[in-house]
Amino acid sequence: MQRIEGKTVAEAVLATLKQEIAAMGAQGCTPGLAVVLVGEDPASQVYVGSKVKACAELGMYSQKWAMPAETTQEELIDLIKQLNADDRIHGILVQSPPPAHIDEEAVVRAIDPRKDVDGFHPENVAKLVLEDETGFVPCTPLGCMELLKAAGICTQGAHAVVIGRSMIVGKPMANLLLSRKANATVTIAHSRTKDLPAVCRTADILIAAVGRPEMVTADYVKEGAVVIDVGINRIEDPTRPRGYRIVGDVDFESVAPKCKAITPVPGGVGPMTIAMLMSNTVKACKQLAAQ
Ligand SMILES: NC(=O)C1=CN([C@@H]2O[C@H](COP(=O)(O)OP(=O)(O)OC[C@H]3O[C@@H](n4cnc5c(N)ncnc54)[C@H](OP(=O)(O)O)[C@@H]3O)[C@@H](O)[C@H]2O)C=CC1
Ligand SMILES: Nc1nc(=O)c2c([nH]1)NC[C@@H]1CN(c3ccc(C(=O)N[C@@H](CCC(=O)O)C(=O)O)cc3)C=[N+]21
Repeated sequence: MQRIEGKTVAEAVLATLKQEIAAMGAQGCTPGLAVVLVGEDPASQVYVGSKVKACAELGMYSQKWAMPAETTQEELIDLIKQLNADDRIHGILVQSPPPAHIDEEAVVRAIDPRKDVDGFHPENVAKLVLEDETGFVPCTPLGCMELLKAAGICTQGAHAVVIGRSMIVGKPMANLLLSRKANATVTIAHSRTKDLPAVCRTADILIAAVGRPEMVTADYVKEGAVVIDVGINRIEDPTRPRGYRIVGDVDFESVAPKCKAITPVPGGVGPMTIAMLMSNTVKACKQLAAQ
């Protein structure tokens, strides 16, 4: 069994980006990212903090906008318009999900698609499906593809099963695996899928993006399969100083012995998401500078 160390792969990606950013800075072009958080969700605050920290470590410019939970949709869209017009900002990320009174789709559509480093704008969704590489691909599935590559996993002709069909992970993941670069045969499973364990057992590559702690157990996994665990779930753990610990959607202990390769949580897909966000912001900066 090969443990795919996302943290190590992410560090290598960041080291390469850091050099590139220094060279861009010397030419008078420093990539800038704006991260917007509405409300006080503690997990979101942690993620937003790590995104801003990553920018600082790479020598990128960043802005952090922490808005109160009562922020109206109009106020949020006004901020986005301001960021769209700000030449120091090349990437705009609005932490998902926003509070219930805000229409996330309307907010995403307000972002200039050239600055949509999350890849959530319909124009970028279309470019992903069209395999137009000028678009932005959502960071988490992009990170999963990089992990497969770094681990030497061949996707060509493999059967990939993706559990989950969200716009942030499942659907873009399936599109990337299906692309003419990866050429996997793709099955997308979700909460209405009949006999999920049986479907998953047919997978050479199994991607779990469900949001249910340790749901994927050994009986979901074929001997020799590759398992990518996207899940980030907080579960209570009184033995930890913080009172909780993070687990994935995969029961690592029972599944790992059957796998050819598997990602851990934490230290797997999560750090790659941050690295891909930095990479997308550098790409946005270059593309905007060329215009
Ligand atoms: N590592 C990272 O960087 C990131 C991690 N995540 C994590 O990934 C996980 C998924 O996130 P996200 O896609 O946003 O979540 P969503 O809740 O948006 O989507 C979950 C998907 O799983 C499906 N599902 C739910 N329950 C079951 C079940 N019992 N059997 C089969 N399918 C099921 C849902 O089906 P249906 O469509 O039918 O409702 C849905 O398609 C979460 O743990 C999240 O925290 C998310 C983003 C980034
Ligand atoms: N617009 C938007 N874009 C996102 O990319 C986005 C979002 N909204 N909403 C929430 C999810 C979640 N997400 C994570 C990023 C990094 C880790 C991460 O770095 N995890 C570490 C540490 C986990 C911990 O200790 O908390 C790890 O897995 O090792 C996790 C989760 C990005 N998301």
